[in-house]
Amino acid sequence: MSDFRQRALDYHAKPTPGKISVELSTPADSVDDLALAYSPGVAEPVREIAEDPDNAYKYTAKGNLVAVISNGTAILGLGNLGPLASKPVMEGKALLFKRFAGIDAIDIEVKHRTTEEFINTVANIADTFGGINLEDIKAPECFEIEQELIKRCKIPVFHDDQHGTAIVTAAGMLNALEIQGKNIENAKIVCLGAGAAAVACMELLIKCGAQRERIYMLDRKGVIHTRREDLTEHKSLFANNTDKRTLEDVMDGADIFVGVSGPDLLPPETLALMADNPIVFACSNPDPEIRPDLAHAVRDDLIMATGRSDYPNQVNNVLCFPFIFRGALNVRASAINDEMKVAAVEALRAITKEEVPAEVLAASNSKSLSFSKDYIIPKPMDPRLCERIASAVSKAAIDSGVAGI
Ligand SMILES: O=C([O-])CC(=O)C(=O)O
Ligand SMILES: [Mg+2]
Repeated sequence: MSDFRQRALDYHAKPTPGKISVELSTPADSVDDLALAYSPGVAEPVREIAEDPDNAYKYTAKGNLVAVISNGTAILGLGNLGPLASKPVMEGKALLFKRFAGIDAIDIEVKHRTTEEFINTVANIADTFGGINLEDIKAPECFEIEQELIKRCKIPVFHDDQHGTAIVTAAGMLNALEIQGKNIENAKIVCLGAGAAAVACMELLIKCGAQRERIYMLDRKGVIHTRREDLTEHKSLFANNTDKRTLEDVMDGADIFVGVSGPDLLPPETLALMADNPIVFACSNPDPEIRPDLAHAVRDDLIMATGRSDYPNQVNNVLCFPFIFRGALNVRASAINDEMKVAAVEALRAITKEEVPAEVLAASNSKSLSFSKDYIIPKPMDPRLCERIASAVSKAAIDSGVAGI
């Protein structure tokens, strides 16, 4: 067994199995403590909440509690491995919520037959939480699931793989374009993958100025074009009126490659076909569409990002979901809307251009980091992220009328 594989398994097995636990936030030592915490004292907040549901924010953990919910149908770039196998990832998201934003998060893995059954399960437990982070749910069901839950729940529901990934991608992409001296309006964009992250990333890039006609999206069958008859509703939004059919056809002269598909799907010869000063975001996790060392060997003029923390430029939704929820929970927002997403993009972009604190340099084993080809997006352990993104998101929630306090 490789050393890294064993270390990863040991990390999850020891000192106790898993990565999260529950801690008490009040004293529970004396008989008096127990009388307050439980019977008879607990009856008092029960009555208060029965009278006014908003009191749940005052007397329970609800307001700082997020559910990370998956059915395991699209676990990272690994595929449909079922709900239980997704548990380490969902516990991992809970770890990141707590570590980076002080949010208590609990993972919930749902076994279900129909999409409706999944939606009902989540809708029926939603009031327990201050927010719901949907994770690793495959397309196209994820679109209906998110839309329906947004309608049915009074708390923010956010499909991280769509919008978290899109927000970080847009921030990194706009910064990378600035460094490469290109503008998004003229960029020829190739998106390998047509799932949740692909659709959301391209829609957000379009909101930021990209031209829909200049986007070529590919699924397992090749380029999504107007003469295909097998397209789902979401794929057909990206059907391009083109006679190009393969990845090679569309990579010829492309400025941007976004990979949200699977490991090693971008051959180096195909990367070589891109325009001068290209931008390659190979974001499949854990293994990117092309390894950075291979990509750099083919092109010395590129900006390269992956979803991993062991290479420069980690374009991963961890840079978004803890902080956007922090901002939403702080003002008890009823939703996470486009205004809040754009505020997160702008905050991420701005932080990248500022001087990096010494503690971030130490934590990332770097002597220096400044806005450049190898630093287009902040590091996840940057303590400025929480405060800056959360306050920008809270302000956007207030300005757009979805804040509850
Ligand atoms: O977990 C990660 O590293 C990013 C993510 O959401 C995914 O790949 O599905
Ligand atoms: Mg995910």
